[in-house]
Amino acid sequence: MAPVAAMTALLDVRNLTRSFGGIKAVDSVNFTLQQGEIRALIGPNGAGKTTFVSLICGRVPVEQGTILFNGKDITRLPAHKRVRAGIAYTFQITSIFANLTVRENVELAGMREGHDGSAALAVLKQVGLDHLAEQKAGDLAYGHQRLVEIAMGLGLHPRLLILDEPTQGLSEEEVAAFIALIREIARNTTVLLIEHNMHVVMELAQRITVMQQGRILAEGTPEEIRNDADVQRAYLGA
Ligand SMILES: Nc1ncnc2c1ncn2[C@@H]1O[C@H](COP(=O)(O)OP(=O)(O)OP(=O)(O)O)[C@@H](O)[C@H]1O
Repeated sequence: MAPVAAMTALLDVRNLTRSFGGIKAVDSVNFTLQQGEIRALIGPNGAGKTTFVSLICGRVPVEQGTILFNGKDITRLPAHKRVRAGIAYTFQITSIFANLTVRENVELAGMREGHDGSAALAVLKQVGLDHLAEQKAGDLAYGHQRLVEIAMGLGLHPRLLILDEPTQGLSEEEVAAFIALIREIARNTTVLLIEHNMHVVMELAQRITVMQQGRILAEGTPEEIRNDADVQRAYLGA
């Protein structure tokens, strides 16, 4: 039988470490994402999830370890160059300009990275906000503002979209729409999702990575993670 060609991982993180004072927020983490995956990153508060994705997108400098994106070493690359390489990150805390329109926010996010902004409307259509394009972003309901953030990330046409607690504060209906949206996005984009809502995690993720105290406690399919005794102790039972 012919050997199957080894797939180059989209993201390959080796031995990644970052401390704050005496605390190892991320401690010797190895992590691989394949192209086209939807991966959920879960774990208790303070586990290191936000620090981990901040290292990947360049908001926090790496102390030790390497990050390969699409086979290229990006460990020391500044954040804006990582965006250009195809990594988009939407923040936990709302990052939109309240006085600009929805369309202007998406255009601005794209322009900062050298896009012309012409795709803004298409992206807004994808997230279901095209009818609100000319509204002031600050006047939108909270759930819609979260969608604007996702549109701002998508406007960068990333290969990897990182979402940090995107469903926080959304209504049940909005969460259902979000799940459908991510499935749609994942047809062309790899998605890494920090998420506390276990329903969303189990619905969306092909694989789940569980962090605890800066380390990876477990990794597997939703079923494997659901049945993992360590995970139940550390997280699900809590
Ligand atoms: N800028 C910082 N300065 C000092 N300590 C920090 C900083 N950022 C994170 N930490 C610490 O690193 C650890 C990991 O925090 P992090 O925010 O990455 O966890 P998390 O898993 O994202 O938590 P949550 O689910 O609450 O967002 C915590 O102990 C936190 O207090």
